Amino acid sequence: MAEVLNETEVKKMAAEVPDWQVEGKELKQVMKFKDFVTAMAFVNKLIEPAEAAGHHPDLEISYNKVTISLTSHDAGGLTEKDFAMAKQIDGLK
Ligand SMILES: C[C@H](O)[C@H](O)[C@H]1CNC2=NC(N)=NC(=O)C2=N1
Repeated sequence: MAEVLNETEVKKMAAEVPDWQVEGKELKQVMKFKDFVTAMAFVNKLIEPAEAAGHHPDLEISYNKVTISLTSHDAGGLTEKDFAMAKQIDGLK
C-alpha cells in the first residue's frame, strides 16, 4: 500500500498539477464539457488508465460537468498514486 503523504509533500506535489485542488483528503477537479455525450466520452477514457493502475477516481456526473476526486481509500488519504493518476487524467484532455 502506498503511504499517505504529509502536508509538505502534498503541497509540493500539488504544485505539479495546478488544475487540481486539494480538499481535505482528496484531489479534485471539475471539468466542463460541451454536453453530456462529450462528458461521458471523457469519463470512458478514464477506464483504461484506472484499471491499469488499479487506482480509480470517484466520479460525479451532472450533465456536462464531471467532478473527479482522487484519494487512496486503502491508505486513508492522498498518496503518490493520486498525483500520478491526476497527471495521467490531465494527459487525456
Ligand atoms: C485491490 C485493489 O487494488 C484495491 O481495492 C484498489 C482499487 N482501486 C482503488 N482506487 C482508489 N482510488 N483507492 C483505493 O484504495 C483503491 N484500491
